[in-house]
Amino acid sequence: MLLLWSRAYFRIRCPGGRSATLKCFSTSSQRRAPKSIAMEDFTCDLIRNFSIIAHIDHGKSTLADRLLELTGTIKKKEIGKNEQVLDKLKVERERGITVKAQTASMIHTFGGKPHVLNLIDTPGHVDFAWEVSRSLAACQGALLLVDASQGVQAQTISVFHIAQERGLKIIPVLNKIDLPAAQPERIAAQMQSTFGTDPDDIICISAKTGKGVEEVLQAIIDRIPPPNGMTTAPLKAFLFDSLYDRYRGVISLVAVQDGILKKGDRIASCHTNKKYEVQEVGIMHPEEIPTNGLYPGQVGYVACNMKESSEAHIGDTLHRVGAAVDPMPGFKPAQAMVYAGIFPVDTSDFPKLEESIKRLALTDRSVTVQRESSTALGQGCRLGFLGTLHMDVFRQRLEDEHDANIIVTAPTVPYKLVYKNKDVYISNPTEFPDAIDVSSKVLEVQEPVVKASIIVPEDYFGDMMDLCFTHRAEDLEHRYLDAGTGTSARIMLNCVIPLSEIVTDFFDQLKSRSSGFASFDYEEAGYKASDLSKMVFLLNGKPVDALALIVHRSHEDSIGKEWVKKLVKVIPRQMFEVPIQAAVGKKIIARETLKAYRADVTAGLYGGHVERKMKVLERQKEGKARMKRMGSVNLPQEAFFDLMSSKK
Ligand SMILES: Nc1nc2c(ncn2[C@@H]2O[C@H](COP(=O)(O)OP(=O)(O)OP(=O)(O)O)[C@@H](O)[C@H]2O)c(=O)[nH]1
Repeated sequence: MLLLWSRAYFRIRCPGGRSATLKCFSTSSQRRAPKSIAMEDFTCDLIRNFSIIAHIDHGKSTLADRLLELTGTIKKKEIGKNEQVLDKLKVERERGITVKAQTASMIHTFGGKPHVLNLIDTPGHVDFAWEVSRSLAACQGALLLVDASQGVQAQTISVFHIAQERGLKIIPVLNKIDLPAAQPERIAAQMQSTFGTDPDDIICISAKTGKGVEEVLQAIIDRIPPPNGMTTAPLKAFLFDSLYDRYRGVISLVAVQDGILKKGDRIASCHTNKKYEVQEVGIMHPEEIPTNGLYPGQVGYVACNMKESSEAHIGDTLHRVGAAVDPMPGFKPAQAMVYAGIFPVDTSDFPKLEESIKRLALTDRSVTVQRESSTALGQGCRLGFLGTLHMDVFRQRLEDEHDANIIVTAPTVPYKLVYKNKDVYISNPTEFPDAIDVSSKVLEVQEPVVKASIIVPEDYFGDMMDLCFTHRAEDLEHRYLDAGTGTSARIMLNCVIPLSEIVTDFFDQLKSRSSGFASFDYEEAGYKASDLSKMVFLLNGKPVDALALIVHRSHEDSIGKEWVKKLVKVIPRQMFEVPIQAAVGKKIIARETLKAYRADVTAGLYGGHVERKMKVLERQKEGKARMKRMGSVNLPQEAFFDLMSSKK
């Protein structure tokens, strides 16, 4: 039985002039939050678990909002113009991107029967592909959303393949048909040639105006298979996400496969074998609403006094204590692709910064944290991220949500040093040997590479080839995606490229050199031997550890020159001349000289005592030479900050 629900009837115009009457559940949560929802009436045939997958900005969050409105889960006026309900983080709203996948359960009536539709939102940016595969693990179907003006993009292809590999029912949806530049027929043909989609299966919508969205709701019911599970079988719940609540600890999001999960149950994790007592279960509606239980096929949250976020292992199976089950297949854990050091601008702020990083990491399971100390920057943390956007988002969240004042060092990828009997992975340039020779005993240095795909209009193909070559791409191949000429014909370019090349300026250059028309996606492709070395920067002959970089031989000159130029701009002048050098091993690659700050020691000398003036100047010179011999150059935190932010 449903408690505290009221029905409302909406008359909706469908595309093509049809109209339909839908019974929508307008929850009394709009007036007052329901205390509890009984879930046992929602048997598997009344449940659909789905996700929306698309290239970045093709309108997933906007469509999610329309679905939530149409099912009465949220009120229309609750949404600001560009504020998406599922994009809860400030950084998501500011940047208009989804970073953290959210789950929302909607209750809607079809054919006179209330159904539960569980929407598991997915982020669009390539950095967050892991979140996409995690979300899809809890679904039976996916809406494949394509922008009707932009067409199929690189990530449309990759998310399509992830969904297909998982055996999900895919519903093709063309969005933004309200745009003057929309070309639904052409893009439908593109989807047919790329994915084998039957054009008759495609639903054309405008998530912005709501046109066609009702048809999407109907298709979710008609085309996506319901989950299957048995109430009488032992409890098996798949843990696919977790949240952190300051008061209740870790809250796990689960998809119940078999059995019933209820308050007071004693449950255990297949992964850690730890046991817990269930304190509360419920659904995300879209805020947490407690329910009397979670039944087979249902998706919801469980609070069971987990203290550490590491206890909620993504991909884990939860079962009842004493009724062990075979764990469900999990999936590949998130792997850090980019590492950077994070240090406080004021070194005494480290304890506060470390606490903030730990708290933020509780809400972002894909970040890895380790302590690090640097002679130049003091105590800090070395963090691993899924990509540079992920890194940037984490930095912004630290600043926004924790008021942190930080320095982020240059990003680096994990390199592999091959020794005779072991492989060592390093994520910090300071750990890299000064020279790769007999003394270091390193047989080979390898770097991570990715399989990249770029989709670009034919007119920009030459520029893209050039971009790939300058970033050390190999195995280039291309094929035409659709017929036409100039900007209407599009080419898909595939290549293997070192990950370190794409964590720097690759993405910005891709966008600027293709006037924003190129889309890009990549997947890991293992490690490859590479000619790499450590570059250090010397100030007055002394190396600054936090500035060390790992560079490819072919980029040594350009990177060395670029960095010493930057350094000479940000370091404050000293009383003596400071050589700033970039060195690889014993070889100096580039040099700039920071001029001395010249105090006017002769200011107090009046008249024409030239010899006296010369003598004073001579003494100043000697003093400076002495200072230079003894003196180390302080690179203030502010200079570091300027240096690191000047790269963006
Ligand atoms: N004209 C028009 N604009 C739309 C439509 N749907 C979405 N948009 C706009 O497209 C932009 C991106 O929409 P989002 O819903 O944030 O896209 P997203 O796919 O969720 O983006 P990520 O979360 O970053 O992956 C926003 O400015 C929306 O207002 C539509 O049907 N028509």
